[in-house]
Amino acid sequence: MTAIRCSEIRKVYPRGVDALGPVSLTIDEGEFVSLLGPSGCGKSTLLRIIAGLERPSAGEIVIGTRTRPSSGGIGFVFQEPTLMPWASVRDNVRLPLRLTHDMSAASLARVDDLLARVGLAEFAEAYPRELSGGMKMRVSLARALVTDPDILLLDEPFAALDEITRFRLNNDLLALWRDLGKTVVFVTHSVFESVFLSQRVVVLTARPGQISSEHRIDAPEPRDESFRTSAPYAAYCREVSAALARASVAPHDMVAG
Ligand SMILES: Nc1ncnc2c1ncn2[C@@H]1O[C@H](COP(=O)(O)OP(=O)(O)OP(=O)(O)O)[C@@H](O)[C@H]1O
Repeated sequence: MTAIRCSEIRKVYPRGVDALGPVSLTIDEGEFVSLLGPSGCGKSTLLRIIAGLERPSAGEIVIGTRTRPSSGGIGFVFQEPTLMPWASVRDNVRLPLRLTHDMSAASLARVDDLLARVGLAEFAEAYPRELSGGMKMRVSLARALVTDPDILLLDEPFAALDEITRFRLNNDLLALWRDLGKTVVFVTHSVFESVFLSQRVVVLTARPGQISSEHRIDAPEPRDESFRTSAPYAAYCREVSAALARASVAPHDMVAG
C-alpha cells in the first residue's frame, strides 16, 4: 500500500525563491526513506509539504491513497527538540494529546510506553534542563509518536549531536521503526546516516531540488554495529556519496563542452 504519493510537486516561495521540484515520489507503507541533498536544495520544504505545514505551488500530494486516504496522522521531529522548559518530560510527551483533547487510557498509557522505548522511563519527572542533547531528542521522538501516527517525518534530528550519541539514536530509531511499523521519511546531510538507516535513499539535486537518483539499500535487518563496519555498508556509502557529489554540481560549476 502507498503511504505518500507526491506528484510533480513544486515550491516557489513568495519572494521568488525557486526552492523545489518538480518532484514525484511514492513511498510505501512501512518504508524507511531518506532524503539527501546539498544544503538549500529543498529537503525541509518537501518534508513540510508532506506534513501539510506548507502548501505546494504546484503538484499534488496524497497521504494514503485516493480511494483510501490515511487518517492516521503524521508525527514530525524537528532539528531542535523544542521542549517546554517548564514542563516535565512526561508532560512534554503528553502535549499533543492535550492539544487534541485525547485523554483516553490507551493514549495516556502510550506516553509511558514510549518513554520506556526511548530509554527515558526513569526521567519522566525530570525537566528539560536536566537532560543532555541526546535525551532531549529522545523526548522529541516520543512526543512525535504519542498520537500513534502512521507516518513519522524527521528533519535532520541528530545533526547537532556528537557521533556516539548519534549512532545510539540511529540504532534506537531503527528499533522503533521495526517495532512500531511506521512509514519514516528522514532528512539528513549525512551519507553514512542515510545508508545505515534507510531502505531507500533519494538524492536531490541542488536547488530547486529534483530527484537525481534513488538507491535501494538491501542490507539484512536488523541492522546493528556489525552492519556499520561491514564491506557492503562501505560500498553503499561510496555509491551514495558519488551520487551526492554528482547531484551537488550546480549548473554554473559544469565545464562547458
Ligand atoms: N519560508 C521561506 N521563505 C522563503 N524562502 C525559503 C523559505 N523556506 C526556505 N526557503 C528557501 O528555500 C530553499 C530551500 O530551503 P530548505 O530549507 O527546504 O532546504 P534544505 O535542503 O532543507 O536546506 P538545509 O539542508 O540547508 O537545511 C532555500 O534557498 C531557502 O532559503
